[in-house]
Amino acid sequence: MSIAVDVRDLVKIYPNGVRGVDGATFSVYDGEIFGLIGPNGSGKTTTLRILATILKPSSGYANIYGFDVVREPERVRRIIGYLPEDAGAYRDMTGLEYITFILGLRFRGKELEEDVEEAVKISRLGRDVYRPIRSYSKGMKRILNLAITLAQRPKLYILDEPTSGLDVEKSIEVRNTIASYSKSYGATILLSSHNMLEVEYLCNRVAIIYRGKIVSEGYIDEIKSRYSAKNLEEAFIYSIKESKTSNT
Ligand SMILES: Nc1ncnc2c1ncn2[C@@H]1O[C@H](COP(=O)(O)OP(=O)(O)OP(=O)(O)O)[C@@H](O)[C@H]1O
Repeated sequence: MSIAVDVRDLVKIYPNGVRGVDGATFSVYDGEIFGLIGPNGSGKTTTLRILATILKPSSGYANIYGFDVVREPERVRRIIGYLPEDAGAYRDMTGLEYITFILGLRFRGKELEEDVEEAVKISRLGRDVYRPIRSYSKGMKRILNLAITLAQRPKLYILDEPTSGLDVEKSIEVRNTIASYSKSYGATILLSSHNMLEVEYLCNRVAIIYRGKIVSEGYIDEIKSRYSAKNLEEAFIYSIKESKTSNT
């Protein structure tokens, strides 16, 4: 299996001295849906921001389809679609204007038209795409940003908590959309989540990150049997406990 994302000994020390990531190592294979899971403050967003070339690591190495995120950020940006945890949107634009504006930064002509149409379809906003974003709910804005990210059809999607702030029905819709994108286009997806049910449903492999380090990585069934756990949530708790004990 070829490797899409290769992260080795990645460290990020913020200016205040906090170690956002502290030696993380994991790989994502081409075509898979990979979940990065961990408690609050464990380093998920920091890792994804480094991969999205928004943050520079302090040391270590990360590469996406052979391109180094520090030395070749332009090449990396061309092959990824990134959904930030806290993606905002211009309040005074309509949903459609915003979709066209963001996709227009990357595409032109016929390709842009097709991608805008695709994003509108994914967003399922219907006639609401003609309304200003200031009138959208949090969930509508989240889905708008996700639709724009998905419509770009990059080689790798980096989705930071794609269903955060969404109700159950919308979360299911988003999960199904992500799953069908992965299936139809063979896209590689790296996502972070707190929702173990979601991760079990969507991902084939996961890495559990705790205090900036990967404490477990593998196929979900493998991780469950490693901890004799009934489900991923239980395996997650056991792996964190084990890591706490081995560090004391
Ligand atoms: N800009 C920053 N400056 C200083 N410290 C930061 C900054 N961003 C994050 N951190 C710290 O780095 C650590 C990892 O944070 P990060 O946001 O990557 O975790 P996370 O796993 O995504 O958390 P959550 O699940 O709560 O979103 C935390 O201790 C956090 O306080």
